[in-house]
Amino acid sequence: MDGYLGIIVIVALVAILAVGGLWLLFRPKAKDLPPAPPAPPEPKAPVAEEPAKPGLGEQDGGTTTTLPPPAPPLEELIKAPEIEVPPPSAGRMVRLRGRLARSQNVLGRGLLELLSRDRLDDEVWDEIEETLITADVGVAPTRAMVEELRTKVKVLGARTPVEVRRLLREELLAQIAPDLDRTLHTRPHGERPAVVLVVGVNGTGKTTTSGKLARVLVGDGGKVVLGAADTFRAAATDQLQTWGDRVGAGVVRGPEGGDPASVAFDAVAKGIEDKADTVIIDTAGRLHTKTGLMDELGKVKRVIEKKATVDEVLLVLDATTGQNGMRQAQVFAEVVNVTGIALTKLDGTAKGGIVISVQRELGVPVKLVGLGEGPDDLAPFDPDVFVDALLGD
Ligand SMILES: Nc1nc2c(ncn2[C@@H]2O[C@H](COP(=O)(O)OP(=O)(O)OP(=O)(O)O)[C@@H](O)[C@H]2O)c(=O)[nH]1
Repeated sequence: MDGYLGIIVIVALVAILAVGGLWLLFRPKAKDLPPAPPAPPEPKAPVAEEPAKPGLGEQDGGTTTTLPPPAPPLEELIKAPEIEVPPPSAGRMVRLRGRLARSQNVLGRGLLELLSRDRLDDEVWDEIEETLITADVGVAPTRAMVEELRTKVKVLGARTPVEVRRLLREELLAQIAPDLDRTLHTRPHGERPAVVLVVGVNGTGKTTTSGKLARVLVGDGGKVVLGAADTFRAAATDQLQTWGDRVGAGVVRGPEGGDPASVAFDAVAKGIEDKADTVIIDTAGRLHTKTGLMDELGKVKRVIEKKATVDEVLLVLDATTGQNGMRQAQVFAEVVNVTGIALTKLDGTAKGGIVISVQRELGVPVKLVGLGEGPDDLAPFDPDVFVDALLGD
């Protein structure tokens, strides 16, 4: 019985080994397995937080993707505009004297030539008068000048070229009134900035002068805020923004067609907040009706005066427009209390005599002169340099 049991156990063992060996031989291979379900995609990190590196590929489901070149850093894209440091204004008119000498030859040199003639008869005096009138000196100042010159020439008798030059220089200077106070009031009052209101007819160079003046003041070490209260013309606002950006002056602007007084108010508020020295306000000053102009500028002024004082009302006048420009200037002078004149485009006209007539007719000094289109071509007016430029060295 025991013998049978041993045989059964051995047979069972052989059978188990045989089945195991067969299984090893015929077991299913890996390639026959069904594919594994795809893994859920990894959530992608936001680009800004994990910028891709140049040239790096990405393994994704067994395929290689080449990434586009990375965007440059944001700071490089939004480059801060370079702030310019304009030159100081002192001696600027001397440097720009050449511009006057070129355009004012007829007036200065013409008068010198006439006065140097041996015989000064009525015909020559008529020519002298005509030269002065043509140069926009104005009728009344011309008469006064001719009268004075006639008397002095009589007293002098024979004239050397040096004497003629001295005589004419004295007379022109007297007409320009060198003793007038031409100080531009741009210094702050304690916590409050000075306010300069720039008025004038469109196209005279008002916006350009506001921008150039900002450069003058920044060049002289001041801090400036510009108010684009010429809301009538969108381009004027953009123009002013560019001027401000170039020298790092803040620009306050309003919506196109918005209320100029509200822009002026905000500009003064910003000037106070930023501790600026000067706030320059470029106004629209449309001359459709005198009452309209009076209302607009009057409101701008009243609103500014809620926060500060208007220290300077600068009337911009285009020197090339002659008597027509003078008439428009008079309307402005009747509407606001003009405290100074900025005479632009003096480089492009032979009519420098307008300096004399405008001061006389408006009773206000020329404080600034525009002598070109360049950003630093606005100079504090210096009567001596002006007359010397007219007469040549
Ligand atoms: N040659 C010369 N050109 C000047 C001078 N001042 C201004 N201009 C030019 O005159 C043109 C008119 O100037 P703007 O400043 O746009 O005139 P605006 O009075 O502000 O005109 P609106 O913005 O319409 O009110 C521009 O081309 C200026 O470059 C100057 O002194 N000399």
